[in-house]
Amino acid sequence: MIPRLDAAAIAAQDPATLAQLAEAATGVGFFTVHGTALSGARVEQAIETYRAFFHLDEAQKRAVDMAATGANRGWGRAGSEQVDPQVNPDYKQYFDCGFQVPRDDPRSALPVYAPNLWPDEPARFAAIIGAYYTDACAVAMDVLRGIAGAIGAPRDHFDQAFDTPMALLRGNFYPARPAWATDRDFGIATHTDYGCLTLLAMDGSPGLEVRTRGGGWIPVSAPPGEFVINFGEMMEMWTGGRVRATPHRVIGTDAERISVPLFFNPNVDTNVARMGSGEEIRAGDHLQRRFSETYVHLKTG
Ligand SMILES: O=C(O)CCC(=O)C(=O)O
Ligand SMILES: [Fe+2]
Repeated sequence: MIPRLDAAAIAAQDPATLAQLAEAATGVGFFTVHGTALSGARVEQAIETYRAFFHLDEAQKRAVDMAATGANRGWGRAGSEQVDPQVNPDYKQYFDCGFQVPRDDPRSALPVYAPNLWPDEPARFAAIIGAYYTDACAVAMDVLRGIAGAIGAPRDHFDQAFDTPMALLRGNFYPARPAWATDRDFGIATHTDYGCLTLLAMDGSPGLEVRTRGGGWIPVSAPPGEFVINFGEMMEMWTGGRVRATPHRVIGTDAERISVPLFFNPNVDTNVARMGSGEEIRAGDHLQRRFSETYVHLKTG
């Protein structure tokens, strides 16, 4: 149901692999990829680094609480994001970091390129997570080049739109599902991702569920070193609905779980309206609108 693809075959533009990629992108909207430049050991290191941070006392995490800022860099406490307005805010905690534009670049004033907030502890957090961010962006770009091939576009079709990406790396921390949780409480409620492509690493434990076209839910998981890939709203708009942004959720289990999505969003000024439509949807506007709908501290309406 969810295709399992080899990164080397994608890079080599293997026709059978590109066909599977195209089918996944336009069908279920999810696939997994293995054999990338990011090893299982690197993913485990990132997961354990996030785990050490989330296990700190609340008071320590508060020093990097994004709620004290007008942006989304740093720690998000439980209940600080509501991805589905029909249900309660999610019970997960998370930590977000993003692309750093040079300080003399006027775009550095935009919230979508806000400076990162790094905790002092655990040791080497910024170095480990920062390096993971850089390498994950390269892996995501390689997959996008494969997708360009799969939809019949030149391999470098997406490159220019991602030279200053509004890419956001998140560590999601799901504690055991709380005893007080009702059917309106989720680790992360049903949502579609906002951007183009999500490169999701996880610790191999179950939790993620993907909605099928028929309305059912299928579990998806991958061990460290294998990534779950899905597409977001901007990609769906850009391709006129050919590539699907598929809804997904985590209800949660009685075990703690960590996942690490890289939301690979394009440059702020990318036009993500359907190609050739003559319309304009600025990627930065779409992303900022979705942020202000879902982060409780940024909610405007
Ligand atoms: O934890 C997961 O597996 C999925 C997380 C997710 O969907 C998200 O952060 O957007
Ligand atoms: Fe998601």
